[in-house]
Amino acid sequence: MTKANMKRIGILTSGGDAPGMNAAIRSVVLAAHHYHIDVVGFYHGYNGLIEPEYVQQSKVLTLADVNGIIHCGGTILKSARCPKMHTEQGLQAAADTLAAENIDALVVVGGDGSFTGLIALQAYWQGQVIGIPGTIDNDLAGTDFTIGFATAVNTAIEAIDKIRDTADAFERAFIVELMGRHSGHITFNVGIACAAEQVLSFENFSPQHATQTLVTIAKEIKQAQQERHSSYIIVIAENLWQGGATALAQQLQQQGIECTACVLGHIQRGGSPVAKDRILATKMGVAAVQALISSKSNIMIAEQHSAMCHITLAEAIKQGKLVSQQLVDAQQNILALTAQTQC
Ligand SMILES: Nc1ncnc2c1ncn2[C@@H]1O[C@H](COP(=O)(O)OP(=O)(O)O)[C@@H](O)[C@H]1O
Ligand SMILES: O=P(O)(O)OC[C@H]1O[C@](O)(COP(=O)(O)O)[C@@H](O)[C@@H]1O
Repeated sequence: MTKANMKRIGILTSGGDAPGMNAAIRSVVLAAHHYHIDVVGFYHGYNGLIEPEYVQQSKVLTLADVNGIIHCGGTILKSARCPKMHTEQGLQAAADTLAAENIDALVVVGGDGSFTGLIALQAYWQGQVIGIPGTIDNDLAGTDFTIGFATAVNTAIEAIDKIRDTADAFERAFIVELMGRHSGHITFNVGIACAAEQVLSFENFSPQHATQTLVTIAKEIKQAQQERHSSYIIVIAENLWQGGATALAQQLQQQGIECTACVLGHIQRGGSPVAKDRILATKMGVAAVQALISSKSNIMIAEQHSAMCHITLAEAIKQGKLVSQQLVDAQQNILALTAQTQC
């Protein structure tokens, strides 16, 4: 497909919403408008291609539709998980909608699940497909950052800075549970930025060491409270400790430690995107339209060392991107209170 014969792009947002998705939609619409291409917005993730009541809502997005949205969290197209995409009938229905709407190319802003869906869709539909990485988890390979990660980290930092104030006042231990599904990017980066005394994540903890970890942490907290009269903050990744932050807090309380659990949860997904996410999303939206015009398909738009590039969808989802070993080592061996007290 070239600029001359590309007429209509479809766009949807899928999976967990991420701050900056609106900036990406806006950018795709503005870039497409520049090249005289229509953009049809589909609502509620892949449901917008499958469920008749949502298919009906689809519409050509005008410049007015994307005016004044760059600073808004969430997504004007709504997002959703769509179990029907896992079925042949669902994929065929999605393909039929795209054909009926005369869509030449589909842009999906989402995470690894959404891109797995995009790969599957290609067996049923011949149009071009492009992914824009939008997930707070930052777990897509081949791109330095995903849209939404920077904002989620900042949101968590602001919350934990406030927790630190009250923790200091009471010389109390807090366990703060952070999102990331099965990846530790948010937990590690937030832990370092908040000077957490302990970071517990997939990269540095395995459940078989839970008992030993509990003993070490309990000892450290007692020391922090009795000898230094200080607070103690543990950031912990969700889905890591059996029973989560609440169970860990209870286990520490059973050892006589005053300890409070706080699950930050979906607060991390909301809010106005920070500058970094707005700019990343805008660059990626323009790059997606330009890639489509140059006949690219089956790729994710990525950023590496501040430059836009293309990664195959298969590569992007092949192996979740790992947290930098440098960051993990620094936290474990130098910054964590355990490492400090060993000196
Ligand atoms: N294996 C798959 N085949 C087809 N579609 C999929 C597949 N995995 C995920 N999807 C689609 O992508 C949607 C979003 O995936 P999910 O993993 O929930 O979020 P994310 O894209 O943020 O990782 C799913 O609800 C489903 O519609
Ligand atoms: O809002 P839900 O459906 O409970 O999903 C929660 C999950 O979504 C996320 O916020 C974002 O994950 P995805 O971008 O992969 O959808 C995860 O960090 C979290 O585990």
